[in-house]
Amino acid sequence: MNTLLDISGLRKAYPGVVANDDVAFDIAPGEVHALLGENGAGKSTLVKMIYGLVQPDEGQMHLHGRPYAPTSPKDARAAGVSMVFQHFSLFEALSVRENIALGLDEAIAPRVLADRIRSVSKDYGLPLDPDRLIGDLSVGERQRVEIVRCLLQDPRLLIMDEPTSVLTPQEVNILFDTLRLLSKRGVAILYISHKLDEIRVLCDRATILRGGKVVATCIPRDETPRSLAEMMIGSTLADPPLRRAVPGRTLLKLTGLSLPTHDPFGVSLQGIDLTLHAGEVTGIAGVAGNGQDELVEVLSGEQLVEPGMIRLDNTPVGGLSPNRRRSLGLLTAPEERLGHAAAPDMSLTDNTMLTGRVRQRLSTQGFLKWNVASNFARAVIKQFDVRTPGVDTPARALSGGNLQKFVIGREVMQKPRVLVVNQPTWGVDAAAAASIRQSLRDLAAAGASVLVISQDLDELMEMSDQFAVIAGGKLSPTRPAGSISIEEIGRMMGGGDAA
Ligand SMILES: Nc1ncnc2c1ncn2[C@@H]1O[C@H](COP(=O)(O)OP(=O)(O)OP(=O)(O)O)[C@@H](O)[C@H]1O
Repeated sequence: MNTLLDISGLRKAYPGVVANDDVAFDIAPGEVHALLGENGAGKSTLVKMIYGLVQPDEGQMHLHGRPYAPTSPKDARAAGVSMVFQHFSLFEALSVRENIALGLDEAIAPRVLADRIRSVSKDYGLPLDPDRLIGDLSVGERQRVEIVRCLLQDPRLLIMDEPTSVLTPQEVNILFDTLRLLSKRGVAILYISHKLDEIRVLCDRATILRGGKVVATCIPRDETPRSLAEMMIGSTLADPPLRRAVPGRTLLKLTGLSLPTHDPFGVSLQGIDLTLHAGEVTGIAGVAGNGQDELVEVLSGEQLVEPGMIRLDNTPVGGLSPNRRRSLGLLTAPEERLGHAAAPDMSLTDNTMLTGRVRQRLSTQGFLKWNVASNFARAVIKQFDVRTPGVDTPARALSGGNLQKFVIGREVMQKPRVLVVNQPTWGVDAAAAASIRQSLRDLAAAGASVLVISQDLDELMEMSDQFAVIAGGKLSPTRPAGSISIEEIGRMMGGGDAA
């Protein structure tokens, strides 16, 4: 077989963890190759070495048969390797063209660049206007900016890290068409995703990592999602039944909840009505950037509104601080794990102080009780199977999925009466995602009310008792689960019509 990239004996160790151990695999031109593995298996570390962000301790890479050892992403791009990250680094106040210009390694005259953007985006079926401001674009369109930026450099290998987690079902189809076209033209694609169904539809081969080692290579089309997941975890999967409870009394009520935004690219919340009951999971679907972050901020108390717009057990809480709300039992886990949900440079113990201080009694008379905090952190790690050397590890050293498990576990274990979670399983592997969903359902079954905001429609369909769609800062009326199809929700999300 004709080989584009060939890797052998690659090793990378961090303090206390061997992230990649004797990793070998290869990719052919035009091949769509999946990289699979549970959280912390070493996928990001491997692609970071291929993209020149991290240097291996041992091992070799060959590109087109020649030794390849990039010491920076610029090196990698010059050799024909590009990467689209999960989180985009775009400036909202600049245009598409200006953003792309900033990311290119060579200077191109503005008009020439605009023409090239138009022609690449037309050629690959990724509609994009070079003059529009990033702040006015949907998340799917922003991703196109990143992809077009890569394509302008004519890559031979395109690395994509969880590209579909921010897209509507319709946008996923557009992206897959583009990736298939690229593959037909000989561009190889290295594709990281936890969505096993998508991998079976899209990818020619898969390399599976476990504990930093390659444990299997397979043709995903010949496997089932379950057999793929079992290869990842190295044992058979049990099917925990999801417990459903009968909805109880009203715990949280939003009435005419409105908040004008002062951010030119923010979304104003407009007259949101919503009732959450004890024992119930409520799902909110929506394309990112339609008011989800604003809603979470208003519910957490980072943004205050008129007291009566939010009632917890009939007590007006719209004007209360985050800590007051926490003490009453209204807890939130925001989407952005590094920086918002967790402080990157602080240890896991320190991070329990961020949200657990009040309910876990981690301080008395102004003194912080570190031993209680580290016991709590240890309990979260154990119950939520967070893979980390220990409670003193800084949050930024955890793999994305493991930090997510920690952040959700930290809130669930505080026994909230109402828990609001934004994208609870983003970046979390299939087995861990199932256990996070189960823990949220268990919380509801024990009498709490859980509000799940997510772009993953399958997740919402699986978990929710009732759900609604947020679009343009307005929330649709809630509908019982089972009364609406995924296609219908997808259209409501994409069309901006939430009524
Ligand atoms: N900068 C770092 N410092 C210390 N440890 C790290 C660092 N980066 C990664 N690790 C550790 O290396 C291991 C592999 O992490 P990596 O991010 O490659 O996993 P992953 O498969 O991409 O996981 P996920 O699916 O959760 O993103 C993990 O145990 C992680 O904690």
